[in-house]
Amino acid sequence: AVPTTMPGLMRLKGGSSMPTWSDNPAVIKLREIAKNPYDLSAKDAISPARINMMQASACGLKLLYGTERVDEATIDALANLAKERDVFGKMKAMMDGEVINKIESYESENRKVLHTAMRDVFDKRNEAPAAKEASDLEMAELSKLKDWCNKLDKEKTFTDLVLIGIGGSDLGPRALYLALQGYKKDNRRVHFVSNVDPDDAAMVLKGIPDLSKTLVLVCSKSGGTLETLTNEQLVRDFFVKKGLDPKKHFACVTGKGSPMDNPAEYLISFYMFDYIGGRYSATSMVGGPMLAFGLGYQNYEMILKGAHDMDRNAISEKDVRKNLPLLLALLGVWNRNFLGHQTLAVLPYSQALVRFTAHLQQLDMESNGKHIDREGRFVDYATGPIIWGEPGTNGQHSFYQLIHQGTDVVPCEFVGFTNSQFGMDLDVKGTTSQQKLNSNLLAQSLAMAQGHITSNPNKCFDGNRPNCIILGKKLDPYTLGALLSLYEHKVAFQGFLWDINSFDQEGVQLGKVLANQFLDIYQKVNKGESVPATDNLSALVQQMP
Ligand SMILES: O=P(O)(O)OC[C@H]1O[C@](O)(CO)[C@@H](O)[C@@H]1O
Repeated sequence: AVPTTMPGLMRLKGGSSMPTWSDNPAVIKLREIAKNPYDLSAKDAISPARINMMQASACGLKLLYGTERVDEATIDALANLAKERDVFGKMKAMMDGEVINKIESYESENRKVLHTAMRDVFDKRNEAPAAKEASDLEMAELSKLKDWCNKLDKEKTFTDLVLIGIGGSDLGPRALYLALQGYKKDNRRVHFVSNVDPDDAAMVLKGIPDLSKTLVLVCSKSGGTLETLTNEQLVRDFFVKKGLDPKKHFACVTGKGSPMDNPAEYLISFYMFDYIGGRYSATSMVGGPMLAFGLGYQNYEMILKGAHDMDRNAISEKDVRKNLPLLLALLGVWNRNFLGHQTLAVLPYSQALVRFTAHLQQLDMESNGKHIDREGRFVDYATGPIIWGEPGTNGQHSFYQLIHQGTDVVPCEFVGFTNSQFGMDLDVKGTTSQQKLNSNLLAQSLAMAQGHITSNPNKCFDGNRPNCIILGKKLDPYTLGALLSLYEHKVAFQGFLWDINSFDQEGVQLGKVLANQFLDIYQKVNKGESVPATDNLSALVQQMP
């Protein structure tokens, strides 16, 4: 349990427009229900009627939640919680471009949060002035991108692209690119360099077939991230050593006015804006140029369309039983705050989603790993869970033992598709590989929920291990866009429920400051100056073998 007052810290402020968590009638009701939650392991607890009823669909995705520890009364109470915490008011404020990335009365980013405007470029656009201005700006970037793609297609000068970026400038775009290999353009390859470990860049550069046909896309919203700037220099140096002019190969994506906003240094510069958070930037120009290069502009547009349609579901569908992101968010809050589970495994039964959970780790944990509310008060309830996972069935042969019989309960979200992406499948012993994959997904979900009791304790499965399943027909660009947006809004809704600011990331700053202090010490060492171990930092540096 999270302590009411964090050790060594004081409650800083009082007086909030939002009732405190424990005072919310829905919280009181949910705590009561949680004393005796729905028993999935009871005989006939999971019936065909329950499976049919506990599902919701939107944008080609279906959410099955009959294997969560909820009944209709629980869902009603969760719906009340959503109302009491005003999640739709907050979502509208976000999509309309109100300044919601802030902590009241304290120094904070004070920004709008408008990633939804990046894909609000189709019909029925949001006419709120800030949202409209943002989507107009993005339409200009998209038209620049489309022209650039046409030019690249015509000239056929480049076959490979190296994306240099880290965090939000790498994880989401990389996860999407890897997820759509069945839609890759012929004779195009994308490579990624993110870690400041020099072996990362070295390995990628070694694998490039023809450097003279290679574009480098440097991607950094701030234009000041140590890892990205260092890797850019390293790769520029490599081009120069191979007799190539970096100006003919390097393009960039950055924030307007950032230190990297220097068009003379690049073939072309694309822009993102301060109201696009890194982890929400996959559908801005952070993802656009790389995805359009590797998959084609039309496929990138389909990703945007899927994401946009899910945005509409999140804001327009007021029935929680039909609003996929809100339903997923509420089930997560039920597991986290009322059943007390600390982690969440996201388990895609799709090899294409191999980096999707890694993207969700940043999206969810950087957004909701917060210990104060929007008014600067330390919270006395749990916020974001620890996110982890690997594609099935590989995970089954690794960590599922703990999920089934360990002493901690790990709620799971399974993701699966009826059809494979490449359509290269074979009937072996009467079933296809895809059916074998999906049989495993369904089996795991049911085994976790209902369990199996025998007289041999070693072979006992308690059951009541909550999980849900997200299903689609096929992982195509539209469906992937919808899935991305589903999770973005799940995270935002949870932040709204907890009344925290899901859009800043102050928690990563302290480590960055200390790393720079260590770099000062390394500089002295490199200059041959002595570094006596008179402080912790120098003492630690001297421990390096
Ligand atoms: O795009 P940038 O400015 O290089 O930042 C990269 C990443 O660094 C972070 O600020 C965290 O270190 C992320 O939020 C962000 O996605």
